[in-house]
Amino acid sequence: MARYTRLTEPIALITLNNPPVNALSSAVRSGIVDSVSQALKDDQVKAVVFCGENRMFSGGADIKEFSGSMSGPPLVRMIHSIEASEKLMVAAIEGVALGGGLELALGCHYRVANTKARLGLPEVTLGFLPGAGGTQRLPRLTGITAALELITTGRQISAQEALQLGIVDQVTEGNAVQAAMELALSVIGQPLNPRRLSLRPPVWSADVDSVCEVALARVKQHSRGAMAPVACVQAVRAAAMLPYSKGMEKERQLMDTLFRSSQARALQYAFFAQRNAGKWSLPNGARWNNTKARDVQRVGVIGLGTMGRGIAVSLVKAGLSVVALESDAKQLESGKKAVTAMLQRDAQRRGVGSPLHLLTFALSFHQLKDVDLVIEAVFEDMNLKKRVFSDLCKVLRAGTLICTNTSGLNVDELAKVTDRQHLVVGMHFFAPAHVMKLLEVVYGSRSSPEAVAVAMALGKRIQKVCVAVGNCPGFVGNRMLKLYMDQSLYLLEEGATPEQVDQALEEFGFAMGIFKVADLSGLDVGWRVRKASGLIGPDIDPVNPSRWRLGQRYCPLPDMLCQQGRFGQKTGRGWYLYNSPGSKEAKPDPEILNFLEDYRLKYGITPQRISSQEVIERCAFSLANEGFRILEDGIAAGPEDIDVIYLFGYGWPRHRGGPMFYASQVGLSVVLEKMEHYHRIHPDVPSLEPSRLLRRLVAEGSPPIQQWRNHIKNLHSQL
Ligand SMILES: CC/C=C\C=C\CC(=O)SCCNC(=O)CCNC(=O)[C@H](O)C(C)(C)COP(=O)(O)OP(=O)(O)OC[C@H]1O[C@@H](n2cnc3c(N)ncnc32)[C@H](O)[C@@H]1OP(=O)(O)O
Repeated sequence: MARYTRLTEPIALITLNNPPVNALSSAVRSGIVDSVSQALKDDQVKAVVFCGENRMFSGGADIKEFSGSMSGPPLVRMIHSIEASEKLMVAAIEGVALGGGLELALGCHYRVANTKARLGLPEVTLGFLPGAGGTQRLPRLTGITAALELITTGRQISAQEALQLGIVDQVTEGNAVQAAMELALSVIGQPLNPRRLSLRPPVWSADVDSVCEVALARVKQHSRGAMAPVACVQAVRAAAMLPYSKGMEKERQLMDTLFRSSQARALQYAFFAQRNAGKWSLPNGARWNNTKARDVQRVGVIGLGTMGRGIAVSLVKAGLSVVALESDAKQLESGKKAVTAMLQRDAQRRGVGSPLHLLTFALSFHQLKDVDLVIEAVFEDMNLKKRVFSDLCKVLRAGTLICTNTSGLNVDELAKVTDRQHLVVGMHFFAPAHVMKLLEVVYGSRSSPEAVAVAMALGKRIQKVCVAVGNCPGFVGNRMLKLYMDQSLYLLEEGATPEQVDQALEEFGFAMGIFKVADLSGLDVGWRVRKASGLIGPDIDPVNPSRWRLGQRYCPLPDMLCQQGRFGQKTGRGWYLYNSPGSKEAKPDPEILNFLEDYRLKYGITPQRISSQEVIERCAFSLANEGFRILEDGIAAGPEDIDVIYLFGYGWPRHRGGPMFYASQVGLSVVLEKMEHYHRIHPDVPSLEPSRLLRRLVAEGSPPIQQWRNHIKNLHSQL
């Protein structure tokens, strides 16, 4: 786990060996302690160089160990004894030095990095702080301002930036171990005390308080209730005010609180859930590791509206050739302008050459004849998409995949009009598609495992977080969103205001409340979908619209807003008021309050006082309840996939793990009891009825979320 090699020079090499990222597991730490003591005992050894196997220094502490009882040599003590050692210690950083990996390097007396290495203290993203001296040593190297920024954001930096900040002493284009050995040979014998960061005084300066105040205000605004960034500021402040030993005491106290917090558990769960999502599996047994994805080089994108533009940009940025198709010259020209500008801006920002040579704009389907895969991104209309699909089959090669960017239409129905149902999958991008990380890859009943593998691999290549999901209206994300939206609307009918609901959701941690999001997306989008689905039709009285449709409670409020031309930000009025059409600052609108009062009067609804707790329970538990139904139906493979979808596509606060994780934290029996309670009060809302799987899990003793997959398997095997 740590290999000790005695080199011919007076140098010993300690190689961390725990693939794939050389995490500092208990065994690795034991190996390091043993190796260091071996080096200290050997009189011939004057210096020790630390490196990682496979040119990867270390991804930090082993996160898997955090959920168990920690054993082995503590990281803090180990790093302290490395720093205190009378022999020279040098870190040779290649690949990454993250978290405890960088803290280990900071305990060394010198640091050398390869130009391609990346360094950072990402602990804040896992719900705690760099608790192995990172909050005290880093500021002593970089000063308070840079340390605050790095530690509170967890941002990874390049070796070059690390050199500028003084974090590394040397950057090399060549082998970092070789460079570290040469550096060691050149400084052996020089005094080590000036190199021991813990011996440096606090990094106090007259503006420390104001710098920390500014940092605190920034993290409070961005963190939306996350505790770790706030604690990071407090710990770094201690490095400015206190001697090292007292600063370490503060670091330890803060770490103790964070380490045990439910937020840390949620963030660590999210870390692994994100990585597990790539390990997809289909109900027929096909999996990521038994299905080969063939290579894709040329992709056709059909439709250059908002979605098509973002998709084309993502593909080109990843180095794929793209043929972008529109139906008429005017739309093609406007799409071309937009895509070109987006790509040029991005290239400029990143200081790289423009990739425009990868793009071809086309008006004829024939220009798609050589592509490996097509992503159709035309308007969300089944008949239009069907026409496009059958036209495509006339020109595409036999093996070309056809993917549809749809937010919820039936992938099987679309596949049926093609000559290749096995090569049809859904690729549900989220707007703006070049920014949003989530991609739902939707397999239909006939989609082949290879087609799913290709779509998942392509998504990964364009840096999306991909989740494979089954085919049902709305797939996973939008199927759940509908119930969340329904509950928010019912809360308005029952007495809440849009601001009240949004405030409760934002206090919970959402970046934006649901009504602000609706205004941003445009209320007309859902209106069109409801018209197409038959929920709104000529038989509905526009003045006194029915609150009962297709056999259940229906809230006509959004339709009534649309009838007034209130489409949200784009018209300057929606659930909120905006200074002008297109402006972003949402202000409460007294007209809406009057409108809601009139509405309640008209329908004889006595307004109730709605608490924030009720808002969260009805919204979040409804999401989770539908998530359980999705698991029952086999539409998602596990609760982690659902949570990843909500974290990356719907702004669910990461420190709350996702709706399924949240339900597991609150306690499944509490969720069940609340759903039963709300269903009793609102029997006209069938979705409030607790799902079968929720009941079953509670009956089986509320197992931890990691075990739900087994219970779901049992459920399916008995169907
Ligand atoms: C008192 C002091 C107590 C605690 C101190 C803690 C300090 C810390 O060090 S906390 C950990 C800080 N480190 C991180 O947050 C880094 C997390 N990892 C990453 O950012 C990335 O994995 C990466 C290292 C940049 C590599 O990225 P990539 O090449 O894209 O591979 P991945 O798919 O992300 O990871 C591959 C594989 O490794 C597992 N893994 C990664 N890091 C860790 C880790 N630190 N501990 C345990 N496991 C790790 C990851 O889950 C993947 O596993 P698979 O099984 O292959 O999915």
